[in-house]
Amino acid sequence: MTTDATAPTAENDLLPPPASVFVAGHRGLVGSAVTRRLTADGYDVLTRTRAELDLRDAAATAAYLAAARPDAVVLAAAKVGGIMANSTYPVQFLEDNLRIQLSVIAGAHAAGVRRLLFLGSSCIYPKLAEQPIREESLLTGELEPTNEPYALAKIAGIVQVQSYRRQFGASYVSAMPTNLYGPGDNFDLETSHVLPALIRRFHEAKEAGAPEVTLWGSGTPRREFLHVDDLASACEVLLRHYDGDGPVNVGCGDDLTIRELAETVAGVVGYDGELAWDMSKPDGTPRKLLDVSRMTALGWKPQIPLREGIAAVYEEWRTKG
Ligand SMILES: NC(=O)C1=CN([C@@H]2O[C@H](COP(=O)(O)OP(=O)(O)OC[C@H]3O[C@@H](n4cnc5c(N)ncnc54)[C@H](OP(=O)(O)O)[C@@H]3O)[C@@H](O)[C@H]2O)C=CC1
Ligand SMILES: C[C@H]1O[C@H](OP(=O)(O)OP(=O)(O)OC[C@H]2O[C@@H](n3cnc4c(=O)[nH]c(N)nc43)[C@H](O)[C@@H]2O)[C@@H](O)[C@@H](O)C1=O
Repeated sequence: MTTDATAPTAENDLLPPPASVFVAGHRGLVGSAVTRRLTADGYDVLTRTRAELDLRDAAATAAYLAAARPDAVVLAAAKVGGIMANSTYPVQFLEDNLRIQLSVIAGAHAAGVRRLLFLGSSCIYPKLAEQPIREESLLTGELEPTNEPYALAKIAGIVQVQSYRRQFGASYVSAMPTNLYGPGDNFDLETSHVLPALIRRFHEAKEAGAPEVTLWGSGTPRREFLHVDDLASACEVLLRHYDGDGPVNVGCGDDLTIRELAETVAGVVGYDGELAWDMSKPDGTPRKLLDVSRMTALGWKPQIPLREGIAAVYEEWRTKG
């Protein structure tokens, strides 16, 4: 069995297809990409909509998992949003995520689910962590205030996974993705992450012939962006070949400033007006570039260059809405 980040082989495959996998949050950005990937590779993917199963309901979640008895669970259901959503709804970001994690991880263990992959986020690391951020920097410093409730819920999820490993020998693991983007993202300007917001702002400004687009903060924070299809392939690698105690960072290994991102998105969209910066809006953490050596040691590497990925997402959103 693979106990740490070593290159995968057919012999150490912990979850070969056609195993059954419950993807919690299958309609979301990450869950839909994981569903596409696992289905394409021959897995039996099980899903439930939120209307069918509210994952905050521990009894209903336990009952579903006991009846379905999947071989594995990917926990991609969560209350998720950009910097403003995190700042505006701290109660939901803390409580929904704690409740979903408690329901799904405990319910999976009670149902005898063999493998589980919990998805956290790079915001779990200290605001001023040494860059690139290694998994070992968890809990070594203060968190970024704009998303502290969300980060604390995610840290609790990591510790919950580790506790099931230590107390019951469960083969459960955690992944910490960097900022993600891809098809089906949230383009609502109040709650979205920066990348879909920029696509929408520049597109609408171009359509309206607006001379200037105003963005949030100073433009100086640095962020790393990974296409969600690359994350989905990392999730499959982790399910099949990783059984270590620590979380695994998943990122592309490169970052850029928000201003540079804005220039890239404006180029893709074909907007050539001016940029203005609304300094009353928060910058958030100054930088969070992940050290991805644990993930790349498993033989994974990202495939989708940023500009190409943005162009595909823009085309998809423009044509399908
Ligand atoms: N997006 C990003 O940039 C990043 C995301 N991540 C992590 O990836 C995971 C998935 O995020 P992402 O796909 O972006 O988020 P989305 O908001 O796109 O998807 C979340 C999914 O969870 C479902 N969900 C939320 N609450 C409940 C509930 N109470 N019961 C049942 N289902 C529920 C939603 O259902 P419905 O469709 O009904 O709303 C939705 O399908 C999260 O754990 C997040 O922390 C990590 C780093 C970056
Ligand atoms: C994935 C990650 O996502 C969040 O952290 P974040 O990276 O700070 O979030 P963001 O994508 O919203 O912003 C990135 C940067 O971009 C700037 N910015 C400019 N203009 C717009 C704009 O129009 N919209 C948004 N949203 N941001 C803008 C913004 O001011 C900030 O400096 C957390 O929820 C956290 O919990 C988390 O895990």
